[in-house]
Amino acid sequence: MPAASTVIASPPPTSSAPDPQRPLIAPAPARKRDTTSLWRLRTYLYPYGARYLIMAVASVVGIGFSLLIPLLTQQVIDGPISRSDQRGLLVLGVFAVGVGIAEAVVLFLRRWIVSRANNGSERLIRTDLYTKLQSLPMSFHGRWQSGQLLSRMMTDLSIIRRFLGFGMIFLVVNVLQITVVLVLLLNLYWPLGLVVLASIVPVAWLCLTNEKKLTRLSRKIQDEQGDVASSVEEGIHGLRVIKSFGRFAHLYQGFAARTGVLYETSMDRVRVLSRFITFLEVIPTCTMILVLGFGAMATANGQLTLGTLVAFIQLLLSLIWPVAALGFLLAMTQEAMTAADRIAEVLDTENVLVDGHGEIDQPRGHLRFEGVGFRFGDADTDTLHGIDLDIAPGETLAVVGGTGSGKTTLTALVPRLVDVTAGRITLDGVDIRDLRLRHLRTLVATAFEDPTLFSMSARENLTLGRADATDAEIEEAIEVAQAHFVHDLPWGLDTRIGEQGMSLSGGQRQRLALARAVLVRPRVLVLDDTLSALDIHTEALVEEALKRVLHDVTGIVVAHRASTVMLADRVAVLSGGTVVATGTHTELLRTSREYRELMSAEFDLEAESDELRDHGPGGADRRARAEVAR
Ligand SMILES: Nc1ncnc2c1ncn2[C@@H]1O[C@H](COP(=O)(O)OP(=O)(O)OP(=O)(O)O)[C@@H](O)[C@H]1O
Repeated sequence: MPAASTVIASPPPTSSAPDPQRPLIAPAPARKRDTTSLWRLRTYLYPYGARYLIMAVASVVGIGFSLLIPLLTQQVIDGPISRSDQRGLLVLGVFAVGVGIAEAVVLFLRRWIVSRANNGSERLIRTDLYTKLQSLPMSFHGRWQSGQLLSRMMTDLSIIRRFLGFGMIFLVVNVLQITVVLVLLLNLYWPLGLVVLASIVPVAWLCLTNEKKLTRLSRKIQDEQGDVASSVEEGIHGLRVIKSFGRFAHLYQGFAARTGVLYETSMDRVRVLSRFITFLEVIPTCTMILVLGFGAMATANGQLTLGTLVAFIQLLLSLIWPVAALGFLLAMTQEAMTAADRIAEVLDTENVLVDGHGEIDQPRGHLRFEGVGFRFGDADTDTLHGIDLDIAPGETLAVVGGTGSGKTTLTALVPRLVDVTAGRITLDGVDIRDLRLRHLRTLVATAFEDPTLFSMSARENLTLGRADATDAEIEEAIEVAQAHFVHDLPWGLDTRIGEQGMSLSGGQRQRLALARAVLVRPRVLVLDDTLSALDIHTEALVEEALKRVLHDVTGIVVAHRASTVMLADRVAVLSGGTVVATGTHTELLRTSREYRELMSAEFDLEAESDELRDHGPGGADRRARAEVAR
C-alpha cells in the first residue's frame, strides 16, 4: 500500500540540532491525487441526504431571488418611473421588498439546515477513522507519527467539514450564478453579454494554472502541520525527560524550525492565492468599465433602454463576488481534496491483522509455539526465529533473556498485537489466527512493563477488559496486585486518574495494570516484566498472591529477577531471537551457561546487599540480634 510508505518515521536526527527541512514523514508522491478520495466521502452525506437536498434547492431559489431584484429594477425604471405611475411604483416596490425578505428567509434556512448536516457528516467520518486506527496493528502505529494521525483526525476533518458546509455549496452556487447571469446578460443585450462572456476566458485560465500550485502547497502545508503536531505531542509527553536533561532550548529549536518551515510554505500559498484572487477581482472591474462605456454609447444611440442598462450593470455587479470568490473556493476545494487523500491513506491501509471466525467452547489454555518466527516489516533480519514451546494448561513459563533478545516481541504474539511471520501459535490446538480477535483477547490478558492508564476513573481503568466485573472481583484483583492504594485516593475507585495515569507512581501504575489483567480472568496471563517498578517488599507480596492466580491459568512471565522466575514452573532462555534452553530454574543453573550468566548478575546484587547488611553500618548489631534469634 503506497500510502503507508509515505509516513514511515525518519531515522532520529544525528546532528545536535534537528533539521527542520527534514520532514517527519517522507513526501507523498506515491498516491495519485485526484477527486476520487473526496468523491468517496459522499457516502457520509447520505444519512443527511434530505438536508443536503433542501440546501441545494434553497441555494437555487436564493439565486433566483437575488437575480429578480435587477430585473425588477429594469421594470421599475422602464415602467412606472418613465410613465410617472405612482401606483405601479408602489406595487413593484412592495414586490421587491417581498423578494428581499424571501431571499433572507431562504438564506437563513440554508445555513441552519447545512450546519447540522455537515457537522453530522464530520462526526461519521471521524468515528470511522477512529475505529480504523484502533483496528490497525501495532506495526502500523510503529511506523506512523501520532501527530500525523492526530492532524488527520482533527485538522483534515475540519477542512472537509468547512468544504462541505461552505466551499462545496458556494462552488456550485457561484458557478450556477455565473452561468445564469451570463445567460440573462446575453438575453438582455447580447453585444455587451459577449464582452462579459469573453472576460470569463482569463478567469478560467487563471483557475486552471493556479490549481496545480495550490494543490502542491496544500499537501505540503497539511503534512507540515502533522509534523508540528508530532513535535508538540512529543514535547508534551516527553516533558519530564526534557526538563530533567535541561534540553528545552534544543527541542524548542527543532520545534521553532518546523513551525518556521510551515510558516514559509503557508506564506508561499498566501502569495499564490493573493495574486490569483487579485486578478479575479480586477477582471470583473475591467469588464465593468468596458460595459459602462459601451452601454452608455448604446443607450445614447437608443439601442438600449436606461432600465436595461441599469439592470445589466446590477447583474454584472452581482457577478463580482462569485467570480472573486472562485479563487479561495478553488483553494478550499484543493485543501479538501488533499485532506480527503490524507484520510483515505489511513482508511485504505490494509489491515494485515485479519480477524478469524473461530471460538473455543471450553478453553483450557494449552499454548504451543510451533516454529514461530517474527520479522518487523522494515527489518532485514528476523527478531524471532525457530521458536518451539509447549506450555501446558495451568503451567507458568518464565521467559528470560538479555536486553533486546525478543522477550516483549514474543509476548506480543500471543494476544496478536503482531502476527507471527513464520510458524504458528495454537491455543488448545487452534491456530490463534483462526480465532475471533475479540474472543482471543478475552482468553489472553496482558500486563505490560510500561502500563498505560487512561484518563478515566480507577474503576474504569481496572474494568477495561471486563466491564461486568463485580465489586468482589475487583477487590480480589486489587488484593492480588497489592493495589490497595486506590482506596486511599480522594474518591477511592471513582477517582479520575490523570492522562496516562501521570498522577500515580510507576509502581502504582504497574499494580493497577496488573489488577486489570488479572480481573479479566483469562486462560492465558502474559506478564511482561510487570513487577519491575515495585519495591522488594511489595514485589514479594504481589508474587505471593500471583502464585495463586497463576495456579489456575497458563502464564508467560517475562522475568529479569530470580524472584520472578520462581513464580514459574519452567524457564525458557531467549538469546539471539530464539529459545536456547528450557528447564526448571535448578536444571538451567546446572546446564545453561547463558542462564547462569543472566542470573549471576542478580545473585551478585543479592550478595552485595547481604554484604552491606552484615558488614555495613549497624551490621554488628544485626548479626548479634540474628544470633540471639537463632
Ligand atoms: N518496531 C520495531 N521495528 C524494528 N525492530 C524492532 C521494533 N521493536 C523492537 N525491535 C527490535 O526487536 C528486538 C527485540 O526487542 P524486544 O523489545 O522484544 O526485546 P526485549 O527482549 O523485550 O528487550 P528488553 O529486555 O530490553 O525489554 C530488538 O533488537 C529491538 O530493537
